[in-house]
Amino acid sequence: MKIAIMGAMVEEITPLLEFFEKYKTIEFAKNSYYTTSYKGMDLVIAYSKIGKVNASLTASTLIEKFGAQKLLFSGVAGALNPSLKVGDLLVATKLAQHDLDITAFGHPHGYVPEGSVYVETDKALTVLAQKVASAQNIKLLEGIIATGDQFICDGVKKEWIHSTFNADATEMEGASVAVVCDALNVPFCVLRAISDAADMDAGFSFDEFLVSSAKESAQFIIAMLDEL
Ligand SMILES: Nc1ncnc2c(CN3C[C@H](CSc4cnccn4)[C@@H](O)C3)c[nH]c12
Repeated sequence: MKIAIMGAMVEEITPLLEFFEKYKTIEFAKNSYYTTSYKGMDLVIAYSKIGKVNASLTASTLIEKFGAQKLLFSGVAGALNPSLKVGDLLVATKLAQHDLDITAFGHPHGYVPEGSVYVETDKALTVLAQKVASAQNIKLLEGIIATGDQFICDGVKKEWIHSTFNADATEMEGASVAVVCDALNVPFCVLRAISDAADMDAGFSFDEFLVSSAKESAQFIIAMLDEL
């Protein structure tokens, strides 16, 4: 079984590379892919760089070039749900693109013809994540993620995304990964640890908690590998 583990920023995969210690590096399409093995599984790890386009390229490459049969995304996110605090873990049940807008033609936000507003994640991986959370006595929220090519640091935008998509968190890559994995029939999950509240203080909070929250997410992903 070949498993891809993906992040967007180098800080989101550094805890993984440190854990696996030995890995090969393959350069492709202006990105680095790290291959290793773990408990009989082949792993390929990469960070896409920020944003939906970069995430789409990396997810596609992980599957089409490296043959990933499952894809686990690990990273951080901004909270939209007021019950989510810095360090809390969220596993996405479905994801939408909050900045996809052809409402001029009567379509809902996040929708384009022949598509859907939401892409659902793999239910078996969500169940597995909850099994790991229970075993480790970790609170893991299942929720909706809204993705867009914007760092959200404004209460008005935050509330619009929250209410329009009933989203619990926002980030800049997950829905792209969802579209790619769904189209290529690869089971995937998106796990995010909260780094900020997507409000006027988001930039400061993000800078303070990126590393610690990224580590929380990465450690949880490693625990999921033990159950795969
Ligand atoms: N409030 C928020 N809104 C949108 N996305 C997020 C995230 C998740 N990631 C972090 C990073 C922010 S941009 C970036 C650019 N330069 C340096 C660091 N981050 C981008 O990959 C999305 C955490 N909080 C978010």
